[in-house]
Amino acid sequence: MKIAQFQMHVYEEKKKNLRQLEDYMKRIEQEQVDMIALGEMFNCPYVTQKFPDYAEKEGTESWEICSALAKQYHVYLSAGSMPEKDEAGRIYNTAYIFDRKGKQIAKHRKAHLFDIDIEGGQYFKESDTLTAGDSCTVFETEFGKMGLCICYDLRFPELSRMMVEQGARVIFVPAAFNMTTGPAHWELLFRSRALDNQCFVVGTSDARDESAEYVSWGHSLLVSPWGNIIGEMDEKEGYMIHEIDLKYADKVRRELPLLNARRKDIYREELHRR
Ligand SMILES: NC(=O)CC(=O)C(=O)O
Repeated sequence: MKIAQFQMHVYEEKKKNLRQLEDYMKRIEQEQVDMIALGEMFNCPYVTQKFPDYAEKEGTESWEICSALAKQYHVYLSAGSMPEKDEAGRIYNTAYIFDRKGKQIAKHRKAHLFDIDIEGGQYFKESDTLTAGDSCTVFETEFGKMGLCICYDLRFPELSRMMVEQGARVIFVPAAFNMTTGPAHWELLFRSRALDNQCFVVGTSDARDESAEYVSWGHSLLVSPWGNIIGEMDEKEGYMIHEIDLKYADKVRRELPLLNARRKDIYREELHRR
């Protein structure tokens, strides 16, 4: 399975972001990739107060363009995330997956909202404008089952573990760490989730823009079930392409059978309460 990760610049103008996606897809057409992954909020600046203005209902402009591009280029598209508005006017940070025919086969609303306040570092409060989703998302492809979550969700190991329990051997993570948490945790976190779940983890960021209100760390990466970094970008815009074999996850799980060796019988809080 050949995966392309697009680490794109995020422009103020939504249509420019969508045109950029089309340009990138055109640029790699000859590579015949199977799946393309985008970063968190790829069509909208990562600024809490802007999410309501950019939010769209499922099935409208950004969604339609992503679906049409997936169909036109005959690829699976992990359409990053984008602000989504529901019927009641609530806004979510939502990731969609489209198949080669442009059909939506998965949807994940960020379940853990990114509310942090680090002294001398990054402040962010998604809950000012966003509502949290409440699902664990896996989807079926011709290559096998995969999971999907968004950025901060990956910090909560229970969610990835549930995807893996449901059969995922790859987890897609549209993300946008920042200049405080990026250098401290980005690689460590992606490698940890890959290692403890013995699966591929595909982390795709937006490119760094020093003039933006929220400065993304960049460094899109792809980690193997052994915990190795197969590929990692720097902070600049561009793309990378890698080929993975999902059977490698089975091999690692067979040789180092962590998932089978778990002691679920003792991981029960009530047994250890004093
Ligand atoms: N952007 C996020 O949701 C998360 C993040 O930047 C971090 O966990 O650090």
